[in-house]
Amino acid sequence: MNLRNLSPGACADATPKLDWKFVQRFCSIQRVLFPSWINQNVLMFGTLLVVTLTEQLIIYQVGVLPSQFYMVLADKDYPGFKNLVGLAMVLILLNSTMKSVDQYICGQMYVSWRKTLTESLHAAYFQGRVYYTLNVLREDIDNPDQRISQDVERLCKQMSTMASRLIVSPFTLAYYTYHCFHSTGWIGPVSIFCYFVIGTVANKMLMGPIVTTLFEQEKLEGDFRFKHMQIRVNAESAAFYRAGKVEHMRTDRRLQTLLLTQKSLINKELWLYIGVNTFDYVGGFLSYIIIAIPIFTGVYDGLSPGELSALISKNAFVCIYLINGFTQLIDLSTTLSDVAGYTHRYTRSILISVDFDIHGGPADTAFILDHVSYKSPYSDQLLVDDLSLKISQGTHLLVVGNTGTGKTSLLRVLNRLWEAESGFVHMTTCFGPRGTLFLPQKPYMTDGTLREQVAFSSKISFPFKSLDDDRILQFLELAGVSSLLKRTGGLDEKVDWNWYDVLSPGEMQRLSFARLFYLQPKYAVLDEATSALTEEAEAQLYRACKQLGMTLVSLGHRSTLEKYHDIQLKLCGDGRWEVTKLKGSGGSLILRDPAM
Ligand SMILES: Nc1ncnc2c1ncn2[C@@H]1O[C@H](COP(=O)(O)OP(=O)(O)OP(=O)(O)O)[C@@H](O)[C@H]1O
Repeated sequence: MNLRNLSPGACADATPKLDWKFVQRFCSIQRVLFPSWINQNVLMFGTLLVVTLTEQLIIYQVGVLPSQFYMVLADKDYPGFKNLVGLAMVLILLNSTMKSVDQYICGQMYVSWRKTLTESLHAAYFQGRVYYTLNVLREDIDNPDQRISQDVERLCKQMSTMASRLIVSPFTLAYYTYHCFHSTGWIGPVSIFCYFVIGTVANKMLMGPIVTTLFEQEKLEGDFRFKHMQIRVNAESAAFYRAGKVEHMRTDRRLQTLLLTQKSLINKELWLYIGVNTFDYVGGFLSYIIIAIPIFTGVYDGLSPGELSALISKNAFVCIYLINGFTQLIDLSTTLSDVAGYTHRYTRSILISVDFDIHGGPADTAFILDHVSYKSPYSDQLLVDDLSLKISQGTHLLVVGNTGTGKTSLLRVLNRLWEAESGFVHMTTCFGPRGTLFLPQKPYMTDGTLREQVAFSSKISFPFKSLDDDRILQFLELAGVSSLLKRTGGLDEKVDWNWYDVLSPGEMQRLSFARLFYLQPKYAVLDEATSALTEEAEAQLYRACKQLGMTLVSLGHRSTLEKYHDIQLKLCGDGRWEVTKLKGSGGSLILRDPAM
């Protein structure tokens, strides 16, 4: 797998700001949400636009009601008053219905956006081995799990709360600017607009530090949750070490760091809230100054007191609503700062990977290593230098060497989890049942039924119930774990336990062999796959593998493993290695061995 776009600078999350990068990332999110013109999300957005516009029309009618009440009350017009009360009731009912529909659509949009964004991230995360690279090799992208599960959720929530206010503001602003101009002349809209510009600049300044701190806080949230997850996953080992006290201290320390950042965020938000609230109240006050100008300059001198109060009430509504339109945009800045923080954590573009190809090669070969050198990440020391060999059918290979000499790393290089420093690694078979299968050092259990554990493969296949029952039962028996059937209550009984918690390491290794027998690959790569089992059990499992026609590549420390293999590759550390034939073997797989 070649990971493109994964250079450490690609993420550039160091200081997330409300800047051009934010705009670019925000736009890329919108492209995911609205990939075409005819799409469920576009449809919802369109419906929301219609609903909010209708809502605004009704709000306008409700807003001018007081001025009409002034008129009918000043004229003591009883029938007019009765009609007005009836109209008011209908408008209020319509208004509340529209508002509820608006909230309902926002809720639906939130779910739909979350689905789209999360699924798009999942598609990238599970492509090739990106999830491995991000979790194990990349240090600059913290807590990918939290970004996918929690940050996307919050981003969608905040965007959906912004949506209905933002979507309608161009229309309301244009409409009320026109009305304001009509009743106060140019002074009204211009002063309101200047006021908005000042407010925006002030808020932009106050929001800057918030985006950075929110990003930091989300990272620390992830670290804190990860610590708890670590304890949950390793509860038993921790209990054996009586690790409660130490872990308590460490977990509290993470909490403290998180809370300190949270406090600093709240402190910074205080200034933003002061700005936003001041803007709100001064805005309400400004409307009266604007209305006062035409009154004091004598524009409305010819009106009766009743007409004048009706006019003041209507003008006040128009001005206040226009100011309110701008104020809402400023208010959105608090939400926008959150959106910016979460947007910077949505970094799908860097999650692109390319799967590696299967190269053509001799039909009886699984891997060809051509002058391969490799080292571990973050280290300059080569683990293996200039290794050339071929892994062919029927020649069983044993890889030995001291702890940390790079045995498992060889498998990582073969599996293309790590790239070799130099040389070429050709995988000439496919991965899976008819090709090569890896049994990692730590057995891999998925969630699901016993059948799903045994029949697990990298391909998505749907339950092949009953068809395979006999084979599965036979291989569970052969691997020595048929007792699991009793515990689960059957092959297809749903279990609510975590397989890692309830199986012993030996049982997990046996179950992995049951899977191997079931899938029957041509080549089985076993990384200390029998380390938790007795030598008799090991012998039985190895014999079964050979009877099923598998060629074995084993890693291990036990000398008892030698008798099942033909060739031994010994890693000696500092890049050195040697290949020897094991007693009684007729295998040949060495292309070039400088040690011989
Ligand atoms: N994800 C990683 N990041 C950085 N270094 C790593 C990583 N995984 C392994 N290493 C380092 O690479 C070196 C080789 O590790 P490897 O797992 O191949 O050892 P090994 O020979 O299989 O050891 P053992 O016999 O204990 O299984 C070790 O020094 C290890 O610390």
